[in-house]
Amino acid sequence: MIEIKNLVKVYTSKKSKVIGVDNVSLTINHGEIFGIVGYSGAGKSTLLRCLNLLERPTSGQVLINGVDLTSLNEQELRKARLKIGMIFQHFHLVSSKTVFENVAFALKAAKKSKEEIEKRVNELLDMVGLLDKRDAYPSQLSGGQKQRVGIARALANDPTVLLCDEATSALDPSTTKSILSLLKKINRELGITIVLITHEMEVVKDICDRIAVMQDGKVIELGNVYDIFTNPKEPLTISFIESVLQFELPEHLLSKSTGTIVKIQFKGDIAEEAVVSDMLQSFKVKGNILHGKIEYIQDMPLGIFIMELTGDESEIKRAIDYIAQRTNGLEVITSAA
Ligand SMILES: Nc1ncnc2c1ncn2[C@@H]1O[C@H](COP(=O)(O)OP(=O)(O)OP(=O)(O)O)[C@@H](O)[C@H]1O
Repeated sequence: MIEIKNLVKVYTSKKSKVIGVDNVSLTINHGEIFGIVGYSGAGKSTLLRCLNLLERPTSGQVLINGVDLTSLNEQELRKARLKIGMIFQHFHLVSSKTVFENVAFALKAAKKSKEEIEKRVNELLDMVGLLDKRDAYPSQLSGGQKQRVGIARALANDPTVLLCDEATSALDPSTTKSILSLLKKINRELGITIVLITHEMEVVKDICDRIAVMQDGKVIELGNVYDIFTNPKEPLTISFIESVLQFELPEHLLSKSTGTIVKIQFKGDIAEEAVVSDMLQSFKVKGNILHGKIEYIQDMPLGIFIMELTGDESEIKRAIDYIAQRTNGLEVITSAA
């Protein structure tokens, strides 16, 4: 478990004082995948780097499995850091060393024997699917392969926590997917707690259990990913969610419409019920689906549909009331009345 208590990080120079993290308290549970989201400058990197004291907090505490890192001396901290792996956006591999040597480096730091290193590096490269690239140099690898080496290196000393600093931001969408599924596998099979920072909601949607949204150094919203996606509260969170669940209707469709356009949200089991066809059978209205999709978040469905309803005004109103009662949200975008 990671406990962050009243964490503050202020960068002070002769001319200015910048608050990177502004009094953040969070608990990240053992074995979860926790995402920290926010725009550039929100304080995500600073907060992440405080978790292994790459940045020393100005005040506050970071406890990992009950041990307060801020109270450790240099030697104790070095030892504690071996149990906190980290991967980076730009991989940070040593270009003059082979894949094997890059991973072995982390084990040498932990003073492992040559035999142990040989065995462990092979195990790790097998796990990340790169045994055949053992003797290659970083320049001979794709971005995704480089990140796999980064992951193998981060896991070398059996960490309990893996910190991911925009780990997929430099990768294309399909490579991102494969790295995210590797991280998910590591989390599920090895029970490692993963903390990742990202500005991409797609990443969060795919693998996180819970997220914190940051703005101006503060956590402004915190919760389970499904709850945040289905019921975001803060304007910034709403705009992040919209970036994934985009439903911009072309202007000509809106201006041409003679009916009432509604946006309907279905959560959980309701997404699989025949609410719309029941409504069309029960009321004298016509329904024309203009847009719609069902996303799966944490394996639970979230459906969003935009429909145009035409017919008698009072029937439309009754149909809308009916849908509103049976679903999780209904918004009238334009009304014919
Ligand atoms: N070493 C530093 N010296 C001075 N100010 C810093 C330093 N590092 C970060 N900051 C400032 O702290 C604030 C938070 O920055 P941080 O890098 O943590 O944000 P972020 O959300 O990770 O953004 P990005 O994704 O762009 O890195 C910003 O105002 C930034 O300018």
